[in-house]
Amino acid sequence: MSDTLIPATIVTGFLGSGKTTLLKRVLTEAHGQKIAVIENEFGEENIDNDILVADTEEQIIQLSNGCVCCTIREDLRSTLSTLAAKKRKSELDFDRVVIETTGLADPGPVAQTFFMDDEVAESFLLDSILTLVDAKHANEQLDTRQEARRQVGFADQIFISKSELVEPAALDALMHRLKHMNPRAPQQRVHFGEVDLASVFDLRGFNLNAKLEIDPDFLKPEETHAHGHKHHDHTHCDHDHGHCDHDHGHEHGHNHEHGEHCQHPHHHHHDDDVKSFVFRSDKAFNPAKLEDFLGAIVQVYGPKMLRYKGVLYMKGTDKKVIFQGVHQLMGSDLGPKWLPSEKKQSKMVFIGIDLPKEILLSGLEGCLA
Ligand SMILES: Nc1nc2c(ncn2[C@@H]2O[C@H](COP(=O)(O)OP(=O)(O)OP(=O)(O)O)[C@@H](O)[C@H]2O)c(=O)[nH]1
Repeated sequence: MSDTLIPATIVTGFLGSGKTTLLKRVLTEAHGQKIAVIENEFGEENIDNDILVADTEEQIIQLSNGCVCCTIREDLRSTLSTLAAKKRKSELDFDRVVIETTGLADPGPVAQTFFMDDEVAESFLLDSILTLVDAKHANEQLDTRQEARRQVGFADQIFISKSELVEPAALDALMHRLKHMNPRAPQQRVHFGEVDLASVFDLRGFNLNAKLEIDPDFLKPEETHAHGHKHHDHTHCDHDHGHCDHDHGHEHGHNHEHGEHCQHPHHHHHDDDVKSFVFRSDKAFNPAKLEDFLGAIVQVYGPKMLRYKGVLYMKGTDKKVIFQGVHQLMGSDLGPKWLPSEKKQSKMVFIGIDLPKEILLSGLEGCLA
């Protein structure tokens, strides 16, 4: 079924991080693929709901906007359904959609459009969220802008631009910082948007899959780079989670690792409000308890839960249970059977804003059979 869905990719990243550069590059390289681009430029005047199709090989769609958080969803929704309708009627021909968000946007509402709206969900499949991070300016942006932190939290894949402008040690420290914010997203350097298409499209970052690769070292205590401060501390609560109360959301996929770095003596401590943690257990979950617990948790913390995902060992089935969510929206599915050679265990990762890690971890413990 999903073969008939049009894949969509969201490209996000703070102002000047290289989104357009990457996209241009991809558009020129994507031979054989017709890509519809939806540009969501902040502050742009042109309010034409009706799509403006440029006269090039790719169709470029300019989407107007206002407050991104509040209005884009409607604009995007109608743009996407118009696109799908035109494709159905063979008035427009394209294979996939790329949405470039403004650098100031929270990608949450954009991604949620793909789940919340039936018409959109019937035609499109959110493939992944790609986040560009400017190596030169990221630290400051992450320190001062919550949108920048959220963009990292939502990423399925992180591309680091301008890495040639910084020292290797600084790049390393940045990668480390990003990884603590989002351990699931692989990080890759890009030089002026030069990337292999395979690392941009069909990542299936949002699909349920039975893999959840997280660096085992990620869980290790942080002595190696501590100077007294802890990295994950959840003691502060004053960062709010959101201007508009719509939420933002999604989930996804894979994570790989970068074997390269492990100890960062030069590491510096950021008290990022976007943080992640992992739950692991070799004991099976009691499905009813888990459902109740998670249901309650998302009621309370949903707005702060950017993305969460897990491969679960569940009592009563010999299959893996794959679960994931985006803010309040949560879903699960049966995956493949556990192999006899495989160790049955649950792994879950939570990425969010000031999430109450201890409450979540002990609550999950309480759901074990
Ligand atoms: N040195 C260096 N500059 C880069 C790299 N990638 C992009 N740039 C430059 O960074 C500037 C911003 O790039 P854009 O692609 O316009 O960034 P953007 O994210 O689309 O910017 P906004 O639309 O303002 O959010 C441009 O001058 C690019 O040429 C890189 O890898 N290295």
